Amino acid sequence: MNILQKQIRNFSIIAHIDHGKSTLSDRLIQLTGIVSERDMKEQMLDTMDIERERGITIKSQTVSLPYTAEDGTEYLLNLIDTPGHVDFSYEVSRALKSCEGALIIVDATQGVEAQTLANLYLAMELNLTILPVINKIDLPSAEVEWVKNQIEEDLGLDGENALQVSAKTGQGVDQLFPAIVAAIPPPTVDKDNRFKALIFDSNYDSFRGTIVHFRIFDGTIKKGDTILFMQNDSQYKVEEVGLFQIKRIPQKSLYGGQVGYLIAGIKNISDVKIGDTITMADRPCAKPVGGFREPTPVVFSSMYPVASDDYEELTEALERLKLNDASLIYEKDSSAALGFGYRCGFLGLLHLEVVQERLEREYDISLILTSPSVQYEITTTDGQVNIIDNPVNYPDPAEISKIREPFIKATIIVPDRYMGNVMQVCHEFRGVSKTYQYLTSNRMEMKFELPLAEVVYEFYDRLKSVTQGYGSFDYEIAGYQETDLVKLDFLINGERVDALSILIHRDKAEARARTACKKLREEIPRQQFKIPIQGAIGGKIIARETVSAFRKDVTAKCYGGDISRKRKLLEKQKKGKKRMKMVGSVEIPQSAFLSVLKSE
Ligand SMILES: Nc1nc2c(ncn2[C@@H]2O[C@H](COP(=O)(O)OP(=O)(O)OP(=O)(O)O)[C@@H](O)[C@H]2O)c(=O)[nH]1
Repeated sequence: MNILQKQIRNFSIIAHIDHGKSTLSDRLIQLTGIVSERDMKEQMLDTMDIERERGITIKSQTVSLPYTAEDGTEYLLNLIDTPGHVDFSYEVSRALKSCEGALIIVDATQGVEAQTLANLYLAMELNLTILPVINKIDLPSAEVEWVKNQIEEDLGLDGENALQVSAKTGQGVDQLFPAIVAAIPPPTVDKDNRFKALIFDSNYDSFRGTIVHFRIFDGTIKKGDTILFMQNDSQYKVEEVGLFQIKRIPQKSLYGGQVGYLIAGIKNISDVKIGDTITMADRPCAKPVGGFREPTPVVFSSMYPVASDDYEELTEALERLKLNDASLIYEKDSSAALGFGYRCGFLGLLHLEVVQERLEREYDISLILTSPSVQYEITTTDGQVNIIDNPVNYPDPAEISKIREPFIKATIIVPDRYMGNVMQVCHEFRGVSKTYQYLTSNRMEMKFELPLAEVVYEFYDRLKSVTQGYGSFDYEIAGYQETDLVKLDFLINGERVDALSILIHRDKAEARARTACKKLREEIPRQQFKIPIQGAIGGKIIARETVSAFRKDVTAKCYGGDISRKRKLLEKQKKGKKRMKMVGSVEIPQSAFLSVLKSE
């Protein structure tokens, strides 16, 4: 297909989580017929297990959709799918930078939510043409007029002419292609004629190495070219370029305005940075596309294999995972209680959970995680400033002169009847109310400043529950503020278990210590002696529980000489032990470590 630049449209679909982006993308792909019905199902099966189970998009997928208009003109519509969760908003902005337009999806039963607005602002900053689409009109509870109104008032877009679709039944979806072609402008290219492309994503293929996904802003690229990654100055020879049509479709060359992939024998995904600019080594462009930023982890936690002999496997699994997830960072760590492990940095709690689940599921390693922490800025009495995210590195309190913690600016959108509840929850999580305003007669936008550590720790779940799921939330990092931090330790049978220590605000320490001790008591099985469990700040015990003594002899039942039965029982017990950690003289199950991560 010989497609001219004016026959190309590059667009994204943006929406609040669960408003139906992925379903709509699938429907659009299906309409073009680039995959057969059978492959369509297979493709769905191919996507990451966790994405399907949780119904969220983690990695963005790009696809070039061929479309023939009524007048016979052929178009190539490049759809760049974006993740919907706040943890992954950096990927959204990179994807948007590769587009001229965006469909903004609003669920007809939920209306405009916090991330609808946040994503809209991102798209507006980049001057994209925005087409509002009302989805889920098949549902009996759909309130199309109400949503039209919100699109006008909250988003400042044309609500009256918003397209109305059901991504589920397919109703109205066929209007989208003509609307995209008519409203979204074709890509413009710089007229420098020097190759310039923006990397908006990458993935790893075990046969071909890293696959770079990019949008070309100027020039052409073909097999054999030597490209230069501007950020880290590395050069590679191009082996293949092409388009995505679920499968990779190799092309002779790609040119300005197009979205596609390249393969260049790149062995490590971390050489390829999302947001970096690619140019030609012999004729580099003058300036990068711009706006490059390294994704910065905000939550840190240590991971230890439950069975110490799984350490090698964990190392290998992390290396492999990193190939597909460049935002994951990790370094060696060790704990007196748990042995060798890794300290990892994540974009947010959801990212942490996804990594943990993938390690356990895809690599079959059971893990113990330490309580997630943010980075604190600690000034010691000798004037040194240290950034600390691991309780192990917390200095002697006598040497601390000042501690600051990261804050966020949160935007919460709720029906006004929940305003009181939201205020209360924010207060509970040490938040300060900044402003609030009515968006419509009964929906409010509330702004707060909250400590990031609190948001990491269950804030979102609480917000959802007190607003019965109607509250939506978005945030940005907003600098450091002074705080009163303490290190809370746990002692089991008199021995401090370093992997259980947490950094916490003084006002919250006692309550947290009590719940954690209680949970540990429930999770630690009785042993032949009494086990005290204590929570302590410095030398001061602030909570205490006891596991009473009990003698467990699994083979006691097997009187007589049935040796095989005895052996079976012992085997079973051994398996159970694989999930236990010996700390001093006490056996602690994996579940005990995990139970203290949450307060309820
Ligand atoms: N009834 C109905 N359900 C829909 C429609 N579109 C999507 N859904 C359902 O809404 C849920 C969320 O849809 P997704 O497509 O996964 O939403 P998403 O916006 O892609 O979510 P993320 O990828 O997590 O951002 C799924 O259970 C879909 O089956 C629709 O038009 N009608």
